[in-house]
Amino acid sequence: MARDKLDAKQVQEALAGLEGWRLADDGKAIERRFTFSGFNEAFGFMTRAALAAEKLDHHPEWTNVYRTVDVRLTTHDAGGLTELDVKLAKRMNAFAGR
Ligand SMILES: C[C@H](O)[C@H](O)[C@H]1CNC2=NC(N)=NC(=O)C2=N1
Repeated sequence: MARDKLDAKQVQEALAGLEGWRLADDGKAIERRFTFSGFNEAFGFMTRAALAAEKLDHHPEWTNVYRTVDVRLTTHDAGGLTELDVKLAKRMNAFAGR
């Protein structure tokens, strides 16, 4: 099930396919900083990611300062990482073009 918590091995395997993301909070979350050419590009990324999050019913914890967006993903209901975090991270990488 999408909201089943991933075990350590599954997390390592998922991270291998997630360029730029790193483990955080003792493996309970993944994080990445995205840097864009300007604020409009950063906000455009956030807009697309927000629509994807709504579609997945799975939402990021993120901060935006001018052209950077810092993202933290975890599944609150599971108290750790699930397939949904991996899926959203992959979509974010695609929106950012990397
Ligand atoms: C009821 C619950 O809030 C919803 O199922 C969704 C909303 N978005 C969510 N986002 C994240 N990151 N974790 C959740 O557990 C989660 N739950």
